[in-house]
Amino acid sequence: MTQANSSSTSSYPDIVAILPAAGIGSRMQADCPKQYLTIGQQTIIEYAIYTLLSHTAVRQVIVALNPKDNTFAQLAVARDPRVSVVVGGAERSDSVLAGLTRAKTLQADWVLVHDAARPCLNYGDLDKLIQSVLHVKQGGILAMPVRDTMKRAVIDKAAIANTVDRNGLWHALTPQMFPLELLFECMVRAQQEGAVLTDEASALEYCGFHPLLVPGRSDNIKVTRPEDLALATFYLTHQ
Ligand SMILES: Nc1ccn([C@@H]2O[C@H](COP(=O)(O)OP(=O)(O)OP(=O)(O)O)[C@@H](O)[C@H]2O)c(=O)n1
Ligand SMILES: C[C@](O)(CO)[C@H](O)COP(=O)(O)O
Repeated sequence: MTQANSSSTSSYPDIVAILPAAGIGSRMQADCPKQYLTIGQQTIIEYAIYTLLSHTAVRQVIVALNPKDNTFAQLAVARDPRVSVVVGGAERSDSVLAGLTRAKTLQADWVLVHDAARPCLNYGDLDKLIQSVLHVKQGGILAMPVRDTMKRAVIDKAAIANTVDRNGLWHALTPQMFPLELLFECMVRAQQEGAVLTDEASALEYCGFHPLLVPGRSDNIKVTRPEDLALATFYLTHQ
């Protein structure tokens, strides 16, 4: 397993961002994939991309699209020379792996994965993640400590089985940032061995690493259900 070399000759890391955007947004129940819903003058995906590109350490954004996507190419952001596209896969992890395969050809040191469905990413949080993780070989993620009492349900019933101790429980957010080669190797091994990967840190954990938890803002929501659009709109118009 490649031990990442987090040292970088430049003062800033050389980062390529991967934006998994090949989902169909079924839970959103919208008439288009949720990443193309508009808030003000931009689509959700454009907010995510422009925030990533606003950081000088992010060299390029690789967008993993659904094979049937004919919307992205119509957006102005698609013509930005720092943006390229790959074909995503059946699962989010397949889409991320497609992006990683492209990123390897760019020979970047670091890769940062951010959901296209998270338009409210704050620049300060992005910079905090980059600055924090730059010195941690096993990478790290933006995350938020759990605030509510957590319950585990009785299997297949809307009834409480037990209360889960919330101490030490965090919501995983994105971006998630790792040494490129390390993330690629961990994701390939985890997938080959049948691990379920709902985020990139899961692959590192599967391979025995302990990525850093970087406290992030609670307004970095993933637009998932219909009611999330109004909340994202509020956050984006009140930043
Ligand atoms: N095969 C997939 C599935 C999801 N994603 C992306 O991963 C991010 C987070 O996934 P999620 O919120 O689950 O999006 P969807 O899969 O589109 O939503 P749903 O599960 O409601 O269909 C989104 O930006 C989505 O486009 C992806 O690139 N490839
Ligand atoms: C990556 C993620 O946003 C971290 O919380 C989450 O795992 C994505 O899950 P989804 O089911 O693909 O939305």
